[in-house]
Amino acid sequence: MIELKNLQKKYGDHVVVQDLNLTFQTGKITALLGPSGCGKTTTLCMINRLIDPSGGQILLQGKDVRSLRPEVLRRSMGYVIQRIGLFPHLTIGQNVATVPELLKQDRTSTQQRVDELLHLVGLEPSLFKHKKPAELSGGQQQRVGVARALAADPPVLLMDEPFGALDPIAREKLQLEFLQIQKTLAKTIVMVTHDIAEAILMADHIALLNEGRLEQYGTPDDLIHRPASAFVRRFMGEDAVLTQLAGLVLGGLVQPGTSAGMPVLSATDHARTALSIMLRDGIEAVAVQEGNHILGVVRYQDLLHAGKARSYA
Ligand SMILES: Nc1ncnc2c1ncn2[C@@H]1O[C@H](COP(=O)(O)OP(=O)(O)OP(=O)(O)O)[C@@H](O)[C@H]1O
Repeated sequence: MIELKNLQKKYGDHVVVQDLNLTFQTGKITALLGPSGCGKTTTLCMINRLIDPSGGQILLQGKDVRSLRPEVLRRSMGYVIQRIGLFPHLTIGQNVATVPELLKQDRTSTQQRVDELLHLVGLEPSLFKHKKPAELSGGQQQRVGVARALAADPPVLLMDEPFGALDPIAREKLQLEFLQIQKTLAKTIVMVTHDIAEAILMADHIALLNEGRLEQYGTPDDLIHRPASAFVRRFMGEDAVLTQLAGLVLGGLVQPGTSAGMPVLSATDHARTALSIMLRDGIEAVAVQEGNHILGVVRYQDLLHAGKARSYA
């Protein structure tokens, strides 16, 4: 069990994590979810002491992580990051073996462990062990990253957007495979994601952060059906709207209006694309054109209504 107690991080006057109290349950997956810049990665990195907190405490099985020797802490916690961080000049086998060799296990048992781990993540050792990272696809490299994090058999895995660099199909495949692996390993997993669908699919519990504060901690079902605040309702709801907008194009939603200064999309572009741009850039509307002719605008509210109208149809 990992407990965060009144955890805080400041950079100068900028409080990026505020008085965070959270418990990550043993053997379960908890997703740290929230918009860009809300403090997810900072929180994760404070758990393994890559970042020092400005205040509060982190307890691992009741012990303050600051009292643990760095090598003990590292052995207890595997770490998987989006950009994988494989050593390019080492083979896949050597990459996975990095941790056991650091921990001075003997060569035969290290080799057995490497084969076991590559099997576990779906990479046939005889085919992959001697390759270099550059010879593997993004998804295969990500699997190696997971294998390496599991090498010392740590009870805890910290994962920062672990599937973020993959295309949607490869991502979903690896998410589902990872859930299968987790069924047998039952690690305590803390996973950073900004992808609501990923959090809903993978997490036993979600901690939704907003500007460094905890908005809600609960099961995915709690957050969707019993949102604790307007922010949670909106954040979780936007993805539902995205789902409901599937298949709609902007040409059918366009309204009259002035379009000066707005990003211009085509009448055949998807409504989901427009919503993603509005959410990403924090804007309320986009202009829609056909050929060289501006047809009008599509507003955020229009998209929400279109999504809702569809869900009730
Ligand atoms: N070393 C630093 N110095 C100053 N400010 C920082 C530093 N690292 C992070 N921040 C700020 O802290 C805030 C939280 O950053 P963090 O990386 O934890 O967010 P996040 O939720 O993981 O975002 P994203 O989903 O975009 O990765 C941001 O406003 C960021 O600009």
